[in-house]
Amino acid sequence: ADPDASTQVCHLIFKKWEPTYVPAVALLLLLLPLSLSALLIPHYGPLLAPLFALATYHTVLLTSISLYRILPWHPLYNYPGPFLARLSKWWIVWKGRNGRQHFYMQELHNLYGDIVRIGPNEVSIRDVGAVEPLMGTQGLPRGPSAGGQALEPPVSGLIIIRDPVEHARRRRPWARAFSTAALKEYEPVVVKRATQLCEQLAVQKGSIDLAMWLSLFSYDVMGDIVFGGGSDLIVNGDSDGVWSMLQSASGGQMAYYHAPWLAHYAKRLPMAPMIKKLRDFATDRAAFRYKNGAKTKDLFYYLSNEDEAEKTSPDMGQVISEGMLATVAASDTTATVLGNTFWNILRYPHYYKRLQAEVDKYYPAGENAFDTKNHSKMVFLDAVLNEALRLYPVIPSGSQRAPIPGKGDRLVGPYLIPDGTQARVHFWSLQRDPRYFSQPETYWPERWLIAEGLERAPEGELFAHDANAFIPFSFGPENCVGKNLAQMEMRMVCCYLVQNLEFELEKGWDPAGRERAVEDQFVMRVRDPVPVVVRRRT
Ligand code: HEM
Repeated sequence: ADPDASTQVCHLIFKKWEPTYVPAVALLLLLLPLSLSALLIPHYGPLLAPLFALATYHTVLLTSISLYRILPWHPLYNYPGPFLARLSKWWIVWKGRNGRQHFYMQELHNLYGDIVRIGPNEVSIRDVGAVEPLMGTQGLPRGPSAGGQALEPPVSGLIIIRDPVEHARRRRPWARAFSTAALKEYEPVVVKRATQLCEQLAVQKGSIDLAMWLSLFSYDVMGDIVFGGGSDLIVNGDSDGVWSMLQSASGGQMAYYHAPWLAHYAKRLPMAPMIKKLRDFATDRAAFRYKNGAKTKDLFYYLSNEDEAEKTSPDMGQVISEGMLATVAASDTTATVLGNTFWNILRYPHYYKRLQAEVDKYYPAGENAFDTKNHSKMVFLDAVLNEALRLYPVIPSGSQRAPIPGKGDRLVGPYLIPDGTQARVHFWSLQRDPRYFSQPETYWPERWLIAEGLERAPEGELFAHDANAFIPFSFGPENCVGKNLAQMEMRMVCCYLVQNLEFELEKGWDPAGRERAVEDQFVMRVRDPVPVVVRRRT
């Protein structure tokens, strides 16, 4: 009954199994010390003994955990990083509050180098040589962080599945849904929504927030593609409140990524109502969709196995979870990239004019700007989008990977990632590293043309461009499954808007200030508007 021995046992149990089952945690953290207090009653009396036992037990436990984390026998001891990050994950949560994590991690890489210990058991990497070994087919599976989003752990969307075999199985219907043939089926959706958007923008008076309109657009597109309809934000506004709820609810999410175990206790924590509302919304849409059957081959058609490609169909809970994932993964991301692209080309109007000239070349007035046949030739269109994705990757801190628990340490390029620890490539820092991209902090679309040999680098410029360090959709078997859809949607809407409308930033608005509004909330959020004045092109 030595408190020292029992805290050691408790520490070992947490280290090995990370129990999340609430009764087991209560047993280890409350009942065990309270049972020890019986021994102390003769010394401190019945009131003080339990308090004393709890205080001693937790002090010894915390000291033991802290010592283990900072002393040389911790497997990540040799990796540099801030002292307090070695002690606790709450350090990075604190430094990243208000969406500042991307800036802090970049600072850490500048200070400590290509690999930094950002938590007791986690490292961040800024080295192009680690991309393939960490995330490629021979790399590591997903880490536990995304699990923080699942308040109901038994039913989880694709993005939180860690077992590579199960992940590959669950990804099959998604892959069918985004095959080249399936993408063709979604083109009419983009045509309909981009036309609506263009008509609405053309009749707005004075200055409007283009970022918001692009967000409504991508949300409507997503609704049509995932559930075959049901959202009409461009025309009717946010009547069910889901869009504004998604916009406002991102603060504080990072804590769940760094401490995914919180999800097991989070039913009453701030994010829970948002997730529940989103789940209710997805449940309603799914019920509607089940009832009405397939009118088009939407994502639901593949996810619920209406295409009968799999022997067994998933249950409704799983389809709803996937629908929720698609809702978030498809709308916020695409809208953010579109908003960031327009913000930057309008901020540097010669880029806007150049894009307009390219659009006019391939789609002069009267030509169908939705026809995707010219996309592969539109190098400047790709350049402005790629440059927005490079400077502002929508998952700035990257996606966590970890060795399969209990299967031993893994070597990632030159870095050893021990069993029980996690690693991520920090996209924001990698894509802004001067070794991989010249003038890395500048929005400079021409770099993509120079890299292709279509233009010459400026006189005296030692041009650096490493395409392997450009991974906004991530890399390997767990990368973004919606990449082709996102690219098709972004190219189509850009061509159509630029062909038909003339945009100008609101006079007097300082576009540089928007840099400070870029937040890393796992998915990037930019709270400032892009105020523009729009008119039809004559
Ligand atoms: C410009 C837009 C987008 C960007 C930059 C983007 C980026 C990403 C990134 C970085 C990941 C993490 C991958 C990893 O863990 O390695 C991801 C995952 C995912 N994205 Fe996207 N995404 C975009 C649009 C979309 C769209 C339109 C969809 C359609 C539904 C989508 C669906 C998904 C799904 C389902 C996953 C999980 C993939 C898996 O676990 O296998 N994304 N995305």
